[in-house]
Amino acid sequence: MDRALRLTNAGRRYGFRGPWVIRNIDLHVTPATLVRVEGPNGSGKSTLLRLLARVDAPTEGRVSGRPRTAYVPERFPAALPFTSFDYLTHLGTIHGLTPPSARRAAGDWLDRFGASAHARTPMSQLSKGSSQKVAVAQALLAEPELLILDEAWTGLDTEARAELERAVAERTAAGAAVVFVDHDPRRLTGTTDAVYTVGDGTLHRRAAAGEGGGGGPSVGPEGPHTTIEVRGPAPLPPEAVGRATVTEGTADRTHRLTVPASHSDVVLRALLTARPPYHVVSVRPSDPEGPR
Ligand SMILES: Nc1ncnc2c1ncn2[C@@H]1O[C@H](COP(=O)(O)OP(=O)(O)OP(=O)(O)O)[C@@H](O)[C@H]1O
Repeated sequence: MDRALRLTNAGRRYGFRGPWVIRNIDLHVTPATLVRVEGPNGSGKSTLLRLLARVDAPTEGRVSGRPRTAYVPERFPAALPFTSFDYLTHLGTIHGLTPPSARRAAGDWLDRFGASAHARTPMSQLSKGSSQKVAVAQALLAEPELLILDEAWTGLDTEARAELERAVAERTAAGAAVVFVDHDPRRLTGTTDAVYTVGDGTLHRRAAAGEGGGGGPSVGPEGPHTTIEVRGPAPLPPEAVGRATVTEGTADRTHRLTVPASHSDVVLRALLTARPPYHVVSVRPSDPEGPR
């Protein structure tokens, strides 16, 4: 069974003979890619994402492929009769986790997003920001093969926004596809593999900043970067090199990698779990004026 999702000549309109919102959409969402969808207000971005998440069906055309999918909708239904922890645990078991694994994943994700203090708070009493953390956690806890994020960063605090960027990098590193809409044009810039614009009812592909062919995740020069210096043998693990915008070998088996900040955790993990593991000499924000 093909696990990559594909839209073939898909179209959606609402109501009986309503105007077509999107039409003639052909899109193949391949594993291990990060895809941005952009377009003016009301152009049909959320409509497209709902088709990709399979929470809505096209009026014409086809959706094929059955990746394990998780979706953060633009508006999360927060007034659910659960506490945050019980809701996440419940969803974890629906996604196939055993009850102990679901409880562990629920606790871990609340912790990662700085929402542990609200674990026992009824969902209906959460602030908008905390409720958004639960919305994001519910999508991440089952390690989906396809993650659909509709303005998922909106309402999150600075730390949680950065954590979500890290979680996205982890998913693509693990081979998942991530499709996102975000009003901030700098979101995940430099690590996006493809950008599609919804306009005039259809989808146009434009070159992503990091696109250069060659397979694997592509990275570009924009956005905050981190410089990681490690000591160990050459060649460096492909997982680390593939995410770097610059790699330099220096004397004494020391290597310097410049990577998008949102990918630094993934690169560090690849280096630390290599056999033998690399010794990390330093990790610091890159000089924005320096070479990339
Ligand atoms: N369930 C629905 N029933 C009727 N019309 C809908 C429905 N959902 C969306 N629409 C209409 O479809 C069009 C596209 O809406 P959609 O939310 O997909 O656009 P969008 O690009 O995500 O917008 P925004 O940037 O404002 O979130 C709009 O005209 C909207 O009113």
